[in-house]
Amino acid sequence: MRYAVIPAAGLGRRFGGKKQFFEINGVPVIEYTLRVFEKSELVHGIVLVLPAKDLEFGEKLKEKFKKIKYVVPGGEERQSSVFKGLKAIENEGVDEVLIHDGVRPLVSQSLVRELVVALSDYEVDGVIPGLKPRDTVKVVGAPLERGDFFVERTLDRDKLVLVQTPQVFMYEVILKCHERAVGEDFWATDDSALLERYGYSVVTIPGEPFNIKITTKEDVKLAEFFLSYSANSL
Ligand SMILES: Nc1ccn([C@@H]2O[C@H](COP(=O)(O)OP(=O)(O)OP(=O)(O)O)[C@@H](O)[C@H]2O)c(=O)n1
Ligand SMILES: C[C@](O)(CO)[C@H](O)COP(=O)(O)O
Repeated sequence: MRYAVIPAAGLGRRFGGKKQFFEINGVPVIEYTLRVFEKSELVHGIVLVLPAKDLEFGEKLKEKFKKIKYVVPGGEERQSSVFKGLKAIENEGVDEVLIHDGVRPLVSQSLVRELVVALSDYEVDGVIPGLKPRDTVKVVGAPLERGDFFVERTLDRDKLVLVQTPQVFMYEVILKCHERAVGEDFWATDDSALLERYGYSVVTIPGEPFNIKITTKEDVKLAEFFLSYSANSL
């Protein structure tokens, strides 16, 4: 059995508000995201993680998205929200879990499928989507007064990947990694970093350029444009 855990409990500080509820063409961002997992025959249940104050909204979403089995309150950090989502399905007999940012509404059915297939083909513990950087990437030093930086060095971009979600994992492995990370007070910006830390295998496959994370207000314009060409807007 395969579940999707959708962390959507952030406060959207860089956006200026809870962007998961921001409406694009009259539909909240989180609904575009949920549509993809609701429609996917590869997903058997969904755990939606929301800010504690918005659980009622989550309960209403259950009427529209029948695969939502749990709506749980998030934590302070993305990582703690995901952990709470994972814990909610501890007794569901889940084998694999897709973890996907609620604010990436442009994820495609084909990416979900490719991740799931790769997890089984490679027989690894996790598979994540990533894009090769197209630009040159620099390491910078201390910030200057105006927010600019001195450049320190250039990275070998052939060894770099810009990582997206969904990330798919063997459920028992990712749950164990989250438990260990909490115990060690180790915090990461994505879930696969926990597998790397504890020596589990992770493979990256090509992500999708349109699969953007809505982080700031500028991203809404991009999302509007991409959604007008996407199956998610149907
Ligand atoms: N405590 C948190 C923080 C983030 N997220 C979720 O993780 C995803 C990616 O996080 P991000 O883009 O950083 O969202 P915010 O935390 O809301 O934004 P910011 O960092 O600007 O406050 C989002 O779907 C967000 O809702 C979460 O579930 N719980
Ligand atoms: C998980 C993630 O989307 C992968 O790129 C990203 O790390 C989330 O980062 P954020 O700082 O929570 O926006």
